[in-house]
Amino acid sequence: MAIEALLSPAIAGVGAALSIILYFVISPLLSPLSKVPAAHWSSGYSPIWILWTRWRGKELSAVYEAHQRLGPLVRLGPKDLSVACYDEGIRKIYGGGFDKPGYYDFFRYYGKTNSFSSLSKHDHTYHRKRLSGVYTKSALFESAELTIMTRKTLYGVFVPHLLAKSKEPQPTDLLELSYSLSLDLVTRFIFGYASGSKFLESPEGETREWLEHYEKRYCSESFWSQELPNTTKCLNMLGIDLMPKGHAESTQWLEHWMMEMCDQADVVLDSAPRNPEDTPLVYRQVKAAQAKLTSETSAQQDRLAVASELFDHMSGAREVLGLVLAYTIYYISKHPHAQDRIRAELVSAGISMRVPSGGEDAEQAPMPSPSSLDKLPYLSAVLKESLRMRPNSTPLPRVTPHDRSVSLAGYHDIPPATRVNAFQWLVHRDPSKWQAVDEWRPERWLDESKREKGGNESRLWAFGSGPRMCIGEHFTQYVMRYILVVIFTNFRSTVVDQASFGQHPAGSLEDKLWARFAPL
Ligand code: HEM
Repeated sequence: MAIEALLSPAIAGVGAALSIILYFVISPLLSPLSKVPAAHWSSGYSPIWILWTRWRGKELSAVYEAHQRLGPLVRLGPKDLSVACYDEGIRKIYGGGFDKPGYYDFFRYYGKTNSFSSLSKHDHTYHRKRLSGVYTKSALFESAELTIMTRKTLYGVFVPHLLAKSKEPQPTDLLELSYSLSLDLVTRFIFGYASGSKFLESPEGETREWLEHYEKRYCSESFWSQELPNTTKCLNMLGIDLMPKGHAESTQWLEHWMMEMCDQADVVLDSAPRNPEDTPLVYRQVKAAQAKLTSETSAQQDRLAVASELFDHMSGAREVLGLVLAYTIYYISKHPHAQDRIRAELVSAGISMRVPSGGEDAEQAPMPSPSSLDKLPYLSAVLKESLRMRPNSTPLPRVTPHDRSVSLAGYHDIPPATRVNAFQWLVHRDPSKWQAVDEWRPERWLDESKREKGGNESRLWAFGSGPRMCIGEHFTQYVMRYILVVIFTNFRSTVVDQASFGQHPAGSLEDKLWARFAPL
């Protein structure tokens, strides 16, 4: 009896230990995900390896290497997959039906959700509805207000700015130039010419200050709230903040800066008559749509919801448009034959954006129609190739539907609520689908029939796809074409220090992307 009494706790202990072993060791082997090749030996058992890799900012290179070794679907953590194929992966994941995880809460502003940070399909439809029509290609091409804003910004401010830069002994920092121009154009379209930002005209220190706040807002410690949102929220409730000191201040600073533009746009809307280019086209639309959708809530809540949506568009100007534009100018500057070819194409199409020498009467220079720029094959190829080389490098995670299992890249029964992600950066650089992946070759887009080995697999996916596809795609195409044409019909540019960046994703203030501009 005494022995039995002694043994029974021991037996219970062994039983408990076995259950734990069975749960942690055997159950991952029984999961349908066990068939998916693991990027790391521990990926099936624990998320620690991928969290550690993300924390160190090494996810892109680790996942790239894993796909090269293991194929188009790899397991990063127990319920965490990476996909690198289009038809059997990206098309299904991003085509609708896969919601977003808590990762995107980080992109709420003023405490409010916007289209980008809305998680469920239902919530997304509600937020995106407010933008209906304002960014479509036809709305942009027909907008007289946008034509005037673009003309005034490019001829009245940008060309004189570049002329001044061309006379300075030091080269031009392309990132700062591009961020300033992109922010000015996007905020002017949103809030009107008079109420938008004026970075190109302001002293350099002001732009730098803004960019530094931006970098602090999107600092690397955002890892915590993106990757471990629930843990981070619990710690916050206990008064523990994992973000660095400047993060909250910079968020507030930027939100305040943005709200001032909303207030300024309200003043313009309330006062008539006005210059057509001062019309806050996007702000007016989103504000009116918000008021219709939520007549129950307070005006202050509506105001914050509108500002949150527009903050995200402004962020698109810095985060993606600004970055891609800087690299596009850099690539063209590095390839003199590309500059000559752009000029030759413009001459043969009878298009000119030539400013009288010396820059006087710049605003009287000819303004081609957006549709004429849209039809230029070589310029289009330059844009596509730059977007291929320099798309966003951040993850765009989704979760598999909660009510059913799915098949991806030939693997079946992928369980509900599994995180799945595809990196644009990787699919655009997959050597099995693209030739000379690290070389900037616009020519590859000129004859799409014999373009690449991969067919649909080697399509451009820079703006995403499906119902959450980028709302700013046509605006980006519109302004980038005008910017490139105005630069390369008036200047010749050369790069400074060819080795200043590699093939890694970049764009921080420390990166050196410099060029010299000389008037033609
Ligand atoms: C080179 C320029 C740009 C690129 C490559 C780009 C890329 C993208 C991508 C890939 C997405 C999809 C994200 C996802 O699936 O979760 C996206 C969403 C979005 N982009 Fe852009 N973007 C660019 C410029 C812009 C600009 C200039 C704006 C604002 C005017 C903008 C506004 C948005 C918005 C609002 C969303 C969220 C759409 C939604 O979830 O419904 N983007 N962008």
